[in-house]
Amino acid sequence: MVKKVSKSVKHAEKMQKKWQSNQKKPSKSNNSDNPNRKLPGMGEGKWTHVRTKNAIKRLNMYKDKPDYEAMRKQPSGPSRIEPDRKWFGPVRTIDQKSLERFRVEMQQKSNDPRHVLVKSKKLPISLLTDANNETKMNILDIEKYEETFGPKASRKRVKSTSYSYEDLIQQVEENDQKYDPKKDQDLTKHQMLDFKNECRDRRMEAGQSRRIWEELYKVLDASDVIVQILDARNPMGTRSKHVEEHIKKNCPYKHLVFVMNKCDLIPTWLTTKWLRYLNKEFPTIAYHASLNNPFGKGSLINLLRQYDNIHKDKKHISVGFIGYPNVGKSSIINSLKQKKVCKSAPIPGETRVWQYITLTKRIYLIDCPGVVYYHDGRDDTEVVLKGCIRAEKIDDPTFYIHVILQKTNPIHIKKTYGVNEWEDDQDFLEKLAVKKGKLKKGGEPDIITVAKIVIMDWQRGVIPYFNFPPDYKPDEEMNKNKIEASKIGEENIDAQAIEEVNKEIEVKVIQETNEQYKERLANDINKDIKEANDDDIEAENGEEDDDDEEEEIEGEEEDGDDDDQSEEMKDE
Ligand SMILES: Nc1nc2c(ncn2[C@@H]2O[C@H](COP(=O)(O)OP(=O)(O)OP(=O)(O)O)[C@@H](O)[C@H]2O)c(=O)[nH]1
Repeated sequence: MVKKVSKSVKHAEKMQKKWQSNQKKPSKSNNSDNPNRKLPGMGEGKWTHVRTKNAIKRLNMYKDKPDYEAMRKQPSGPSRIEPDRKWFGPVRTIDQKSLERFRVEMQQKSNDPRHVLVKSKKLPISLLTDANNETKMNILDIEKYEETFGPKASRKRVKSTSYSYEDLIQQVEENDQKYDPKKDQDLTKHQMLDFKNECRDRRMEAGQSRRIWEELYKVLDASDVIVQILDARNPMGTRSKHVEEHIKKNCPYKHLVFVMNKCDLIPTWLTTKWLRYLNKEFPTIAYHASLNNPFGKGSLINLLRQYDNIHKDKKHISVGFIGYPNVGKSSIINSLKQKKVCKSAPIPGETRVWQYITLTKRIYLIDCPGVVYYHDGRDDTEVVLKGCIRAEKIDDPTFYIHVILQKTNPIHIKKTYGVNEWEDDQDFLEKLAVKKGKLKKGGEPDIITVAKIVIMDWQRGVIPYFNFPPDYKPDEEMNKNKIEASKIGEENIDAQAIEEVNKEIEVKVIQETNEQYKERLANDINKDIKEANDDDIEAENGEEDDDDEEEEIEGEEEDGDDDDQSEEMKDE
């Protein structure tokens, strides 16, 4: 066998030599096995049927078949291949100190609504998130193994009064005889619920059907940027915490922006206050949707362009417009397009299904039907005042007049309707009906019709009304701004003042380059060293420590991998 093996090795060596000699000296023969042969007139179209150089090489290769038999008989000993990290792809390393620094920076940036982390998929996010914040239920931390699973386990056994099928049936029969429906609390609860459902005014549930919610989630899924439209008169009331939390939790890579529409209906000073307040949470832009004279359009388009810049890898970005019914989603899209592409009307629920509109080649807009969100349980008055339900559909419109009169400054009521004094809401409606000539047969004032008119005026902004930001103290500036508050309307928007605030909050994409990050990191480190040195000098025994630290930092500077990580973190 040893003989046979040596024979095959010799054969292999011989073949290799032959091949090498063939490689060195190109044969001059015109044999069809010679890939380098030159036939007269070759390359001039004469020799079209001859084998190509590659075909000859391939056929020659088949001739030199390996000696499988010999290979099979070769003794094979155990072999060990040294593992190499390169096998597992482009692995980067980062030392603990740099990772910690990076983690802190990441945390700060990602909490800021005006910073966007691009290419986050390239980062090992699980490494960067603080492990301490993730609570894991570990039963063995609470109970010892012996107490949980061992012989001393103190877990309670399930108590059962019947251990056989017959016993069980007997017990059920006994209980059935004892049952008294009058004492059944569950039954009375169910009956109450049924009664409540029967009493419910279905019309008050506009903008909440399953279909509308499905439309909303379709838009949320399809959008890269979500624009939540708020009514400037009541921004907090028309905000949806539910949607904001959903985006934060399930799709943090989507960008949420606020647009405060109808800012022509509130005074300018209040608009700037609201902008400053809302901007702490999300980028906010003040807007007035109008086809001929829009306001805030430039800032909004600018913002969308910046988000588009971040997503250069995508073919286009989709921008979903969501919000309460009647806040002006369709009107904003129309004003951006400068033509009527979406149906808009002074009645809620005009948009019924989502709709795609092309703003530019790279920016698509999606109009979504208005959705009503309940903040703290259902409140029909809020639904009516936020304009989510059409005034003509309200069964008892006089019920809501009391709240309207309470919330509005009497000066505005007098100015709008010419009714100077009233005792209560009933009296107000009667006086208004007489003034407007809305009388029934026999001269009785038609208060229902007049109440519907007042609600409609409230919803359309004819009656001036606004809310203050939660951090605003009315006493300070109320008096100063009282006169201004009475002048509300498109022509009274102080464009310059609002534009200045709008500009303040524009999202700017600042892409920190690798070099810049390196420089910043080096500066930080130098600062740290200096501080440490100063401390040591104070302590008068710090020379050794200094050396240690310097060594450590030198190592850090040599290691450029942490900088590779930083490449991915670009700030906006
Ligand atoms: N004063 C004022 N009215 C506005 C503004 N934007 C929209 N409106 C009015 O608000 C009403 C509702 O506008 P739409 O665009 O239909 O509102 P929507 O959010 O699409 O409503 P749905 O279709 O119910 O979802 C219309 O009468 C608009 O004229 C604004 O900036 N100022």
